[in-house]
Amino acid sequence: MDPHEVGIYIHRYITDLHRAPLSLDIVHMATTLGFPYLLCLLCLSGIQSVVAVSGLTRPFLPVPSLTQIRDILADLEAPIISALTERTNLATPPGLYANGGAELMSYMLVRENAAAASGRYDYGKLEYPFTLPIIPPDIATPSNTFPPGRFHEDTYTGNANITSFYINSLVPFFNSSTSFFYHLDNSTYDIDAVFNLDATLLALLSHRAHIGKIVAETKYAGNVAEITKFIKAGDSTSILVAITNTTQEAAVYAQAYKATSGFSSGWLQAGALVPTTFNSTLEAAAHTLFQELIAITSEIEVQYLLQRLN
Ligand SMILES: O=C(O)C(=O)C[C@]1(C(=O)O)C=C[C@@H](O)C=C1
Repeated sequence: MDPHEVGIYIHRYITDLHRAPLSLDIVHMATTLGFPYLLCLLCLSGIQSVVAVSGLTRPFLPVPSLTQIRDILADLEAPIISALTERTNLATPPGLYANGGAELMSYMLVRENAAAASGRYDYGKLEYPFTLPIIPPDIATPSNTFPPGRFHEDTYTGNANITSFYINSLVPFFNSSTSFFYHLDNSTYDIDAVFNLDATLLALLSHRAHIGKIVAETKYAGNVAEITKFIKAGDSTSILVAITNTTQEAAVYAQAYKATSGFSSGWLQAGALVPTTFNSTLEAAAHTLFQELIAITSEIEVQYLLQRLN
């Protein structure tokens, strides 16, 4: 066991209060970790109660049914398209996303530090920061084997893929020369407004994509034998095939299209001075976005399952 795994094990040990007989775990840890580490763990157990009151415990989180999760995903489409519509309406200063979006990431770091302090990225929230480390994963122990249907935290986040997709594929759609934040001084750019919407959109995309973890858990619970075989073989291609549902993907595109035309016709019917290409730009951006979002969600599902039996 490498030091990282030991760290994870220690964290798991002191934060999991839903435990079966302690003696069982002690025997297991002694054989797995060796006696020096065991001694260390026993010392740490003294602060278990402190951890408990500080809210670091990891509850048993059963996942909802696939139908319920898909409804949740569907309900997240309108907020995503709404933020996308607002962002498309803001002019982008040239070079704003240079160096892989370094300036945007600095902006987000400040927000994410505040968000982390308020517990936004805690266990089971399905919110993962772009600029901070994520919470340690779960590791099954003899007293908690994580039965199918119970959420299992893994180490994967799709946020690097989301950032890269956002900057390279989505930002080019944000080519409006005028801004819908009206400025009396005739200025065009409002960097804080732009980054604020970027951060909102990125967080929404990330949350939606990481719900893939519970989609994966539900699918695992519904097909334990086959998926376990693929996990044990490390066969990511077969896992991807097992979790893919093209009929559902078509439904997602249709819903996204409906939301997009609703938002764009709202702007047009209101007589807003949108550029003539506004409608088609928004539709193209939404299509690209959902295509990539499904791919990133699927990858999160695959990575989650690959670690499911850890
Ligand atoms: O609904 C599912 O079954 C999912 O896995 C989610 C999702 C999506 O991102 O919307 C991803 C992959 C599937 O091919 C279909 C849809």
